[in-house]
Amino acid sequence: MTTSTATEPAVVLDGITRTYRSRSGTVDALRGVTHVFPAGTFTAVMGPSGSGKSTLMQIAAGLDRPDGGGVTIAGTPLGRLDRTRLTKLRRTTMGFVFQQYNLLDALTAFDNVALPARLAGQRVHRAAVHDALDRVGLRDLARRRPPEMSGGQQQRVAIARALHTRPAVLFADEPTGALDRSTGRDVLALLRNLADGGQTVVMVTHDPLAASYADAVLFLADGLVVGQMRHGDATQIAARMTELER
Ligand SMILES: Nc1ncnc2c1ncn2[C@@H]1O[C@H](COP(=O)(O)OP(=O)(O)OP(=O)(O)O)[C@@H](O)[C@H]1O
Repeated sequence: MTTSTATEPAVVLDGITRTYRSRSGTVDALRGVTHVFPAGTFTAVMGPSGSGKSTLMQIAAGLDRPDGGGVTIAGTPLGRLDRTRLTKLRRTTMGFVFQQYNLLDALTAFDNVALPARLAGQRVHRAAVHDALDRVGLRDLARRRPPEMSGGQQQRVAIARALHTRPAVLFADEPTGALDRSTGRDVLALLRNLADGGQTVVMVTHDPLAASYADAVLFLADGLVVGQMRHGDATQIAARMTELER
């Protein structure tokens, strides 16, 4: 069991800096980001295009290394891990959900959920797969293949796949970006529900309505945290975004 305890933050970002260097020059994508994501909370990360959201997500998830500062996930500092141990930690403590569901059409929902664990050489417990499908409300669709499902159902399978290993934190990058509004709302309600049940969710989004499902919104601009809003509604969040985009 890798779920963090109630007292231990799920993710700690401590003074994160990241500079991209290329032939065309350098970009300071993150210029000193410090933030604690408490366990069992749902946080939306917002900010204008180029503000550093994707970079933050990649670094928080150990997919990229910061130039300065450190990331701690469920009590483990990532900076001290070599690549193999980092990959292992990522598989066991983090789940990922993207805009495109990245499911395999030839496999049933059950096998899509089980696949990452199988690829990692782990023993797959049927009950755990069914439990993950149950948590996203797809208990009865375990034998369906993605082409026989709606976009919202496919995204639920992707969320079940991310939850299967009972990760300490679920990272979601525009999870409703490819869904219509009403289906998107179902997926957001599901993420809300998971957080209410103790799962930590970190979601990057451009959509103020999506962000309004979170407990808190973290606003980035120009590589820095420029504010937070707790329990904001979509109108308040949109107004803050308009200010930042000016
Ligand atoms: N691989 C890279 N090489 C060089 N610069 C990069 C690279 N990736 C991102 N950047 C730059 O770093 C800054 C932050 O980018 P990032 O993708 O994190 O922003 P974002 O807030 O996710 O943007 P968007 O909302 O448009 O997806 C931008 O100025 C971007 O151009």
